[in-house]
Amino acid sequence: MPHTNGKSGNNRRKRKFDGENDSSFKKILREKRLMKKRKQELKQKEENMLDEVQDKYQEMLKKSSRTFHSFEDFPLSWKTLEGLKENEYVKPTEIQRDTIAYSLTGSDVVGAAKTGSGKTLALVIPVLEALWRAKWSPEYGLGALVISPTRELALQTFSTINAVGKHHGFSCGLVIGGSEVAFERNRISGVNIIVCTPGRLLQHMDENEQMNCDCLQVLVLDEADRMLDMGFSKQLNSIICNLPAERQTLLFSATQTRNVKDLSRVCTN
Ligand SMILES: Nc1ncnc2c1ncn2[C@@H]1O[C@H](COP(=O)(O)OP(=O)(O)OP(=O)(O)O)[C@@H](O)[C@H]1O
Repeated sequence: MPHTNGKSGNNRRKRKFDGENDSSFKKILREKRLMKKRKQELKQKEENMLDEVQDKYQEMLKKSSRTFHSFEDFPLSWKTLEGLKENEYVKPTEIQRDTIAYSLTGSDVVGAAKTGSGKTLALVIPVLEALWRAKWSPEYGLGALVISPTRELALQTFSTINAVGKHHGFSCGLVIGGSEVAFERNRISGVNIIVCTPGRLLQHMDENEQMNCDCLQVLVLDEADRMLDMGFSKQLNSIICNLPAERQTLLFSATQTRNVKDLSRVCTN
């Protein structure tokens, strides 16, 4: 049955455009057109920047890490640079200087980093840049996984991603023991970056059909030696088996024990 508003066809009142209505209608249309144009220009600008940044990668690799005195010396997206500036991060620490150049190009990196050396940013920056390079959209789902030994460390990384990655618009979720599994279960499918502890992540992988890692771009293992000392070896192996082989892996560890070397052999190329 056709939709009717209760008026017969002939009596239907036509909308009248007087001079004033007409010009405000035109104004709305003009603004809409302008907005569309601006959006297209921004998209094009972003594409050009992406090309420019990637063109500089090869040049970057030829330089010694000592020449990177400021984060602006790295080819980074304006979104990350702005986030760093707003959080007053200007000069990279040694671990940041030594690893970022490699991790930016998509290579696997095994970094030896003592506590307090600044490794949080050394892992956050490449994660944000990898998703930016892949033009990751919030609806693409999980793009990066950061596994930490403790809730406190996971929380610290989560906060840094949110602070430095503010302009990227990726969604970030914390999946740690001690919080409600049901709450995490319902939200997990829409998250772009998950920061987690190994036990809770594996629980979701085993029990939650919404947990989908098929498109994962980057895996980060933070404080790998500590995770192994805490007895997470089996869980880490099971998690790695559930991830796509085609991905980037960043592994940070304060010590390079035999077990850490074995783990890095399993998860890096
Ligand atoms: N480039 C930087 N410029 C200034 N401060 C920085 C920089 N990088 C990190 N920091 C600060 O240094 C402190 C230690 O950094 P971070 O927590 O990343 O170290 P970490 O190696 O992860 O240590 P932990 O294992 O204790 O967490 C933090 O307060 C952080 O904000």
